[in-house]
Amino acid sequence: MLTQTQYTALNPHRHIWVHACAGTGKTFILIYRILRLLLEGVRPERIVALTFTQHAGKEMTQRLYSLLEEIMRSSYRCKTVLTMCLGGPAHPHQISYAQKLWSEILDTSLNIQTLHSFCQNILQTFSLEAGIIGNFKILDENQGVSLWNQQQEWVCSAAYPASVELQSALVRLATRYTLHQITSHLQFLWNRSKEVIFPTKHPKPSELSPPALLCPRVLAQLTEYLGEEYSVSHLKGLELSWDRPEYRAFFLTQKGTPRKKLLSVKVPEHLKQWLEFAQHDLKTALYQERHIHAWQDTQDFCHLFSEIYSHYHQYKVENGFLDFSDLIYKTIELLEDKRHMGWVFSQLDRKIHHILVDEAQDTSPAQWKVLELLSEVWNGQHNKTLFVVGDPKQSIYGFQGADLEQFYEAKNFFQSHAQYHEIPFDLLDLTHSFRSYSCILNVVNEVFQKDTCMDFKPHTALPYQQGGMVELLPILDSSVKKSSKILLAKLWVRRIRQWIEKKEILRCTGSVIKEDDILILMSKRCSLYETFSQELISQGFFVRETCTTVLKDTILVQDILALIYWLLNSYDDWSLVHVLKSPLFGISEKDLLSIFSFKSFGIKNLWTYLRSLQTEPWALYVKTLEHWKNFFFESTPFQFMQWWIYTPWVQKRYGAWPDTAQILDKVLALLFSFCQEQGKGWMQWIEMLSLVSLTFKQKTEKGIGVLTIHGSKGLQAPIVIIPDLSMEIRSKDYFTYTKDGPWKLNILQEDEDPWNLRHIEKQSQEERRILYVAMTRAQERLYCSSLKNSQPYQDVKNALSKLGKQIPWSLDSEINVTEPILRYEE
Ligand SMILES: Nc1ncnc2c1ncn2[C@@H]1O[C@H](COP(=O)(O)OP(=O)(O)OP(=O)(O)O)[C@@H](O)[C@H]1O
Repeated sequence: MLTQTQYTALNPHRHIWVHACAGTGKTFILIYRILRLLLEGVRPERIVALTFTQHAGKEMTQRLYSLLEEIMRSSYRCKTVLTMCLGGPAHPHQISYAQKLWSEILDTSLNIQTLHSFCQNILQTFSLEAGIIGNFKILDENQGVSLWNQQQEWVCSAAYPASVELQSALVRLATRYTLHQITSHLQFLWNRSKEVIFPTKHPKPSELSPPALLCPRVLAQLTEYLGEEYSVSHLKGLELSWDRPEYRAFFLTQKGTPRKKLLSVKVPEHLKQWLEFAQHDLKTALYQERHIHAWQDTQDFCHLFSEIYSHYHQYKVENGFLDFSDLIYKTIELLEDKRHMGWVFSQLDRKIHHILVDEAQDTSPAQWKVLELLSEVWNGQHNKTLFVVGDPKQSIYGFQGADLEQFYEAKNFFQSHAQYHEIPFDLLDLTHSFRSYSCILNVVNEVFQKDTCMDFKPHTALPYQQGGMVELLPILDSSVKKSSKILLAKLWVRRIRQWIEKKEILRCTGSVIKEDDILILMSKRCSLYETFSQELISQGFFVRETCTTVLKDTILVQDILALIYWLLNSYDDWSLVHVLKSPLFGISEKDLLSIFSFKSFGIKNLWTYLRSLQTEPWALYVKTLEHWKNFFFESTPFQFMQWWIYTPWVQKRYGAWPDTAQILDKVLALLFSFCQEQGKGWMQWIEMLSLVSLTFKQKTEKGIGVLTIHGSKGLQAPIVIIPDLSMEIRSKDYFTYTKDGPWKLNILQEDEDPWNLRHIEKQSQEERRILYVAMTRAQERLYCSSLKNSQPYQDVKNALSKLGKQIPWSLDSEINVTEPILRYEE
């Protein structure tokens, strides 16, 4: 059943903007809206669904395909899905049309893609108008970074003697920064190079006015007053120049902050004031000095950056490459170019009728610009719709350029655009969670409802999901033998063991607690993360682990490649032998030898010989291979692979293999992005796969998940443990920038600097959202603890003090705690 708001979100005649809380079915309704559009007769190729990652795109495609497949296979399922989707019983013609959609989509293919792939398609179609070569190649993220590093190395070594200015900039930077700092700052500039305007010349700060030496008369009076002995040991530095460490040490602490008390003995007021003046003068001079250094560093970094960037750019142009940000920015240029606007817009207008955007909170300003320009294309036509779904509370990718302010600005833009053209536009809020039980949602409501920056609306649980539990442990006293991290890990692992041994039943799964039901979430991969993983493994638990593997080296990919080689060329005996020996057919060496005598019968190749065999199992194998061959030539690479992977034959033979699902997922994701480039076939794909050392994180699916909160996005588990609520993700960016006025580089790190303050404020808001994502992964039970006191710890504690009750500490007699456990359950 859909909720009323979910149903409204499917209306195919309205622009819809959905703010959806965690677990309220964002992806679910997006898929149902596509179905609804298809049922309305919209051609699949006129629908564009944009996702944030390739993984999300592939996931969405698969969910839609399986829904359509279910509809095709079962009339009962077809009727229920259609009734839900249309809000009433479907007409017989709608039912028969729906049952044909699966094969229809296989033929035409849907545009579910990332915004980058989408822009790539536009640029390929209008390469002439965009002023780029038609067969441009894409520099993916890794290739982009390695090209940037190459050019940087070139500029810093081979090229720099050519320019004295550049050489001096490098020398100056090398005296003040480590190589790692220089490289990472330059890379930061490169990442931001399209959005930030780097002024070539920053206004030079005024010359330094050094503070005058402390007046000798004052010094003499001080010495006289304090006595020779005290003065020699305490006032020595004051005779020196202001830039000497001894002088500075008198006025400043080791951290460089002004000393609150300059002398340990009382002196007459006028002498005290003289010293305070001198301290103030020194502080001003140091501030000026820092500005001058910062100015010089900014100049030097920008100089070095622009030199590397011009080499990088030249290389891309000469070799026909576009990097990921080029795809977005070149599309913006194309859509804004008045010379071709009429033609480009008329073509796009014909092609795109409905745009759906998922995870909109993670969209960057430039990506929004593309979407805004596309809506201009439609120029207020009522049969075109935009559907955007996002959760501002889950915007946690600021470090990748996502900008929440832009999310709200985009909403206002589309709303006023719709109003202007008198197009129906609905702003919807989804607050009914299909995931979490009421206790968890009540605590989430308590913790976040006062967060003005969160735009928070109270979450509601479904009637059948009342109950659940939230628990908070008091902060452990680490004065005991072991460090608190180890204590915490041991404590939680012991509790997990008890839950499993006691065979406690979970309501949401209806069965006893298993390792797979548990997620342990941390803000980042840190020592606590390692401590937990090690403790779990040492206690004999399975941990969902990740390791890096080269995709093309996996046996499964080798088997797939052999099959494709053979499908492309039936006379390729070696590939056919590989396929026959693989788990797909599992033929032994001995059996192979027996058929390999075919040449003695005057038959030229193995495939012709196999087809002449009438006996089993050969006849069945030939039939299967022929079936694959037929589909292979009828479909696109992505269609074929997606079909082949899910054939019962393949599932049965590889299903039980470890990591099969991840490897096949990765292969599909690669094909998915690859197939966005029109006109590319199997050979190019095979070439790409064998050339590039694509690695992937191999995960073991079974066991307790120890994950970063970013890595847990979109996931859920019956039991979630957040062992350290005092999470801190804040990093002190050396460069900050502002959008107020022109973008510019701010290299100064003064705490009182408004840019810096704003940056810190943004980061602390992101920390709140990370906490939100973590808490809302839980379905039935949420457990929290903390290594130290912090705002999130206090917030959860206040919520539980209000809603729950106190339970005396009984978990470990060795650990000293002064406060009880707080527990809320219904
Ligand atoms: N109307 C519905 N009827 C039944 N199940 C639903 C409905 N809406 C959503 N769900 C289920 O609720 C769960 C959460 O849905 P989904 O993953 O789409 O949520 P989400 O909002 O995308 O989550 P997140 O915020 O974590 O990304 C899924 O198992 C989904 O199938």
